[in-house]
Amino acid sequence: MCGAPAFPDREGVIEVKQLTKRYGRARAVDDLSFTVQPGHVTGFLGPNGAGKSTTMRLILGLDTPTSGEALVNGRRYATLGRPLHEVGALLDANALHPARSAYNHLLWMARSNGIGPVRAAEVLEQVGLAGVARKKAGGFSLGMKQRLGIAAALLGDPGVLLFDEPVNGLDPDGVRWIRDLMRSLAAEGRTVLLSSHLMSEMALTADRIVIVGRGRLIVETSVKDLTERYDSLESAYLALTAGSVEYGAAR
Ligand SMILES: Nc1ncnc2c1ncn2[C@@H]1O[C@H](COP(=O)(O)OP(=O)(O)OP(=O)(O)O)[C@@H](O)[C@H]1O
Repeated sequence: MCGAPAFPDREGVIEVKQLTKRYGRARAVDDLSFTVQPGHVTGFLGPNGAGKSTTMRLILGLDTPTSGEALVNGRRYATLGRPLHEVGALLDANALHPARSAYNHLLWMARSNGIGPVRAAEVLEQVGLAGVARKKAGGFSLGMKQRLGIAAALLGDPGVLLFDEPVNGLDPDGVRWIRDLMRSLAAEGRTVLLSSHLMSEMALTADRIVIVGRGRLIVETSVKDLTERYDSLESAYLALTAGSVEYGAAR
């Protein structure tokens, strides 16, 4: 986390404002508004196809909104001066060059963002991949690729972090590691937006929750609020999304 913030009162804040993304006639994201604050792990929940990944892509400037806007630190991603230092993200663990080693993958990212090689080694150590730093990333298991993606997200020491289903493919040790990492990043004052379908894990990791369905906001609240009103986060989620499941199996 470095540099003088352009909007000090919005530092670390993700603002999604009346965001809509249409693909043809389908609305992947539909007039969606919510705010993610620093110092918390915010769980981003919703059924398959609810628009979570699309929203994250829009926040990261990887896609253009049909209308509305998504801001980080008060600015659109495309206008951030040193993006990797402000926002880190893991969206797709397979988005890497298979023939490149883990270290070279990070080095390539670091170089293009003015980050030194020592930092690449540091984040590999942090995610537990130092021992396989010189191995080709294409041969990594899904869990190892997730760890490499997390290392890439941490590379610029950003204050805002987005993780799309980082727990997928991780063994129980890795799942606990992710939980501790997310919580410690938030405890350092960073903003953590985390999507996952694992409700029991989310209940242990997040303290804020945003639930979406069919591209629209269902609820934006604390985990405490939901677990006081329902038996568990899972019960809350199932009750609140009951009318928004598009791809449920017949029962
Ligand atoms: N590039 C695209 N072109 C067309 N439709 C798309 C595109 N990207 C996403 N969609 C559609 O937008 C909707 C939202 O998809 P998205 O991947 O954002 O949902 P999600 O909540 O992340 O789902 P999951 O939990 O299954 O990962 C889906 O109906 C999807 O098919």
